[in-house]
Amino acid sequence: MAAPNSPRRWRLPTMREVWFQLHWFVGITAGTLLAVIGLTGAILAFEDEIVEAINPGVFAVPVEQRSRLEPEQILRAARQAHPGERVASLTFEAQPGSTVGVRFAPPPGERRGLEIHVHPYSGDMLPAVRGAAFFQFVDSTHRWLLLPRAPGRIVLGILALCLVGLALSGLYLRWPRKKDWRSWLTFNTSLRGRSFLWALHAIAGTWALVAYLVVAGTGLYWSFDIVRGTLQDWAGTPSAQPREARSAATTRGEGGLAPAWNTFVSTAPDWSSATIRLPERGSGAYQLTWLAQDAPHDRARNRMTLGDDGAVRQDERHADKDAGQRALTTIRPLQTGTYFGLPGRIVMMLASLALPGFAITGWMLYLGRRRQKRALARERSLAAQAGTDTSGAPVLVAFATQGGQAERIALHSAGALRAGGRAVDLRAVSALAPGDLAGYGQALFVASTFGEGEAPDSARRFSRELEAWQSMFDGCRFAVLALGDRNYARFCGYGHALDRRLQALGSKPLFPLIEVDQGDETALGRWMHALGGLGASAGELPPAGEAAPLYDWVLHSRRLLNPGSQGAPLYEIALRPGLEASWQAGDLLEIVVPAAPTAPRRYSIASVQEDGAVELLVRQQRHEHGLGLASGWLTEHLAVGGSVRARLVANPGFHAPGDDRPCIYIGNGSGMAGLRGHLRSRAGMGRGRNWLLFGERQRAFDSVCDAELAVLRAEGMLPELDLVFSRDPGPEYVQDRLHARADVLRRWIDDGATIHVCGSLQGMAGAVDEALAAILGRAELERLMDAGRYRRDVY
Ligand SMILES: Cc1cc2nc3c(=O)[nH]c(=O)nc-3n(C[C@H](O)[C@H](O)[C@H](O)COP(=O)(O)O)c2cc1C
Repeated sequence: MAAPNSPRRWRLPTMREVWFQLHWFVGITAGTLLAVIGLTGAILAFEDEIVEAINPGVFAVPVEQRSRLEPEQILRAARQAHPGERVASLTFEAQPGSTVGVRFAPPPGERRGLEIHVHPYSGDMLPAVRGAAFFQFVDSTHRWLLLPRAPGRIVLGILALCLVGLALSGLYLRWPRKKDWRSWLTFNTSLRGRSFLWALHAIAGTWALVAYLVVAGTGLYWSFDIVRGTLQDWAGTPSAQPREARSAATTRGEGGLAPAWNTFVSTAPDWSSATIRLPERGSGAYQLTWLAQDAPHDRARNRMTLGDDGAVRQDERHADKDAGQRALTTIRPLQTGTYFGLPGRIVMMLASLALPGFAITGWMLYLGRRRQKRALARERSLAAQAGTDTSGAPVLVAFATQGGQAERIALHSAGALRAGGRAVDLRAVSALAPGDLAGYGQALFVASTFGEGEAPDSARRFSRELEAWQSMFDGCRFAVLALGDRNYARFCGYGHALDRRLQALGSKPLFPLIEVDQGDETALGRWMHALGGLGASAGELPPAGEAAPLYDWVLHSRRLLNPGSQGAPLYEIALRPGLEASWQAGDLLEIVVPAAPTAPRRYSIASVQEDGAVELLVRQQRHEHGLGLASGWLTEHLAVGGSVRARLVANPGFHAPGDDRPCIYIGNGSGMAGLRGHLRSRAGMGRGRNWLLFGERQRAFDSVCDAELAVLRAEGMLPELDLVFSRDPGPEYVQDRLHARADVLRRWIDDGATIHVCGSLQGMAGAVDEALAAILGRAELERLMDAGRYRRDVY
């Protein structure tokens, strides 16, 4: 008897695995705080515009004919309105109509004094700025996470380092081996589930990378004295002089303000905004900080010191500073994006806003992985317990996985082989060396594809070694189950590469490679069937992919579609999702019937996302004891407005081809649901080459979607329509009509058509399959199925 699980060989983690662990660990810890910083940063990006918009008349007033008040008149007005407080500074804008900002000295123990605005023509005090406290709060959160300043700065510095780490490790992890820059940088909107989240996370991250390096790099300057000191030394900036102690309120005269201001205006006629700091008790100098109209950025400040006689004591211009000092002044504008004007600010805002997005997608990916790992651990231990008598030389079952799906399928494949009495060695390819293969007569590989058609990270080393391997494996026969997603340019790329390499090394396939598109159950069924030929007993495969969460839907409406029919009543049931829901034509809704010890029921979705509701066509079942549990509840007992627990189930095997190739839709009865979803979706995209072949009982009572089909025909979206009825005179079934229209069918297939069949397995689907095989040839039908051009959703 072989051990259920061969011991895994211990190995050193690869660089990628180490970086991956670091990336997610820093991501779910520091990333959560970075999300807060990003969100607050995005709010602050347009603070000025927002504050001005919610405070009309505070920052600008209508321009008047008379001249604006002189600075000392403004000062007098401010002092009259706030007697006993010392005015610290006045801020003027050159633009007519701008109000004057007056800042008072801070009360003892506080950092900032009150700021008010004064009407430039009348000297009236303007209303207090609304929203100021909110932005103050957002600003303190953004800059020091509401911590005291000194530790806050350090924490922010560490977070900036984490951001650099996340950005660079993310880049390393997705660095492509095959450089297809276009697909590397563009988002493929047809992806779903984990691949969708992954692409969103990775591609947005790549785009935002430069912005994050700039923000984090500049952030380090503010956070760490050592960085700032080093840069300032390099730039030759004199270290800041300690400010004079601020004194308490005083109301000394301001005889010097007018001469100082006049000198300033005549010395710097090109000023655009200027803040004048009033001298404190004892010192008689006015400090002016001002921006020129053609300033390269908002920190290109000039300084002027004026005596109260109006004499210029010092005139320091930005343009006269040396290059290093000028460079230091760009740090802040680079960080906020203002250096590049409005486009720069928008980019920075989007990059900030993306940070919470990364945290959310990162957490979702992490939780998904954890769920998958737990499920795997359960399945591993179940497999280990299932001791079965096995004999003979073991088969190797090897898996190459990124997210765990390949391992689950490998586990089940191994289980089925063991149940059939075969000895199995189950191995991750990461714990396998090419030389090991020589020891097996049969090797099965379950291989998923990652990145852009590449090997999963854990399989890279093995695939490199296999490329370099020289000896032949002619004694070992193999098979590959290739997992992938057709929405990627290189579908099942790694599975195919492995298949080619093994053949090149002389190994013969046991059976041809089987491709699995997003866990397509039909393909997985073919794999299990093929394993039967190797002695496996029929095994159940794990449910493909991750299940979407169950949540509450509301029964929005219910409509009987076939009054008077001889058949059971058929209802159209519309359910509105409680949360945002997304599905594609061909997908299913799985409904949990309350208080019923039955498995959930799956229904084909008859509507498209744009309809805002999932519509189902539900046939009311009646048994001798009454109504069917699920159908009776949905069609009768559940009140409109009532709630339904359900989840969307992706059904990739029944999706549309994704381009405007022609489509043939064949079905009967409630199978109209899956077909109608497709027809609506195709019409919505303007893809008009559709043919519907549909069977029911009587034209008079069972023409369930007549009106909608008539509209589609009138719009040119349904050039071929065959409705057949089995209980009308001259009864006819869909398979009969297929035979009658065999020529048209062949023509459509020659044009590249895909066939979709939806409806009852008994009777219809089997008969349609036979009709198709008779018309096209069984081999051709198999070929169509392999190429994804014969898709079925039958029950
Ligand atoms: C980031 C990412 C990249 C992928 N790239 C490809 C690809 O290039 N080609 C492909 O056929 N499938 C691709 N897939 C789909 C996976 O191969 C597929 O979902 C598979 O079932 C995952 O199996 P695993 O959980 O064992 O890794 C990709 C999936 C993800 C998440």
